[in-house]
Amino acid sequence: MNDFIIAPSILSADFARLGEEVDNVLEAGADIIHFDVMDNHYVPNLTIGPMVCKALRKHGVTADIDVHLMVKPVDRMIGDFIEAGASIITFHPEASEHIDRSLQMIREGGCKAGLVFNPATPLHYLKHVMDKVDMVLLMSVNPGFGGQSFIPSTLDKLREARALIDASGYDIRLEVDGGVSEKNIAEIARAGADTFVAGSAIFGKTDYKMVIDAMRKELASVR
Ligand SMILES: O=C(CO)[C@@H](O)[C@H](O)COP(=O)(O)O
Repeated sequence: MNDFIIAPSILSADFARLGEEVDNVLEAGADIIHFDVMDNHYVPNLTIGPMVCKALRKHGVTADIDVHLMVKPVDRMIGDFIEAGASIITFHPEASEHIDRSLQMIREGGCKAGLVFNPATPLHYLKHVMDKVDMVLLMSVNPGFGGQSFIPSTLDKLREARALIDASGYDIRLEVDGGVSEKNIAEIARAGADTFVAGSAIFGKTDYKMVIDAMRKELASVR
């Protein structure tokens, strides 16, 4: 994997041509695919489930699929997504009754596990599970919809999360999601993120390669 990972969110893709959209964005230089699962209960929107993940694998997608569960409860969906071919599964701590158990279920299923923090959710949920987490995802918008503006206080939270991760000594990726574009990606990377979800900034343009190249150019100025 690259040091910096670009993860297009297919929430902003054309769902009528999803396989083709995923092929195109990977060909344009994306590293992994970000897959948003919303249940109209934990978040006010309804999207896609394990059948679509399975269909992407059947279509021939071999890149990592980074499944962000915005569902409550989470545990049943974990098994279904492991079976459907997910590579990484992240969930919101406040949506699980037993955070440690949910993380273990994900790893035991052969996937990487992560916790997701909404803008107002404190990072203290991490304290006792650092050894069971492969990814920390900070939402830089309130979850539910693409196309929202980046919440600036996320930069301080990223610095806080980066310090916790570095102090832990574990190999944990720090992902950010919401309002990320080629205009702010360098500043976000400087605050400590290494994995960048971008939906509308990529799928809202016709030339995906141009946007991803522009993001990489910005990131090259950081490290
Ligand atoms: O999970 C979510 C929103 O809940 C995100 O993954 C969005 O899909 C990001 O979209 P942009 O803000 O990049 O348009």
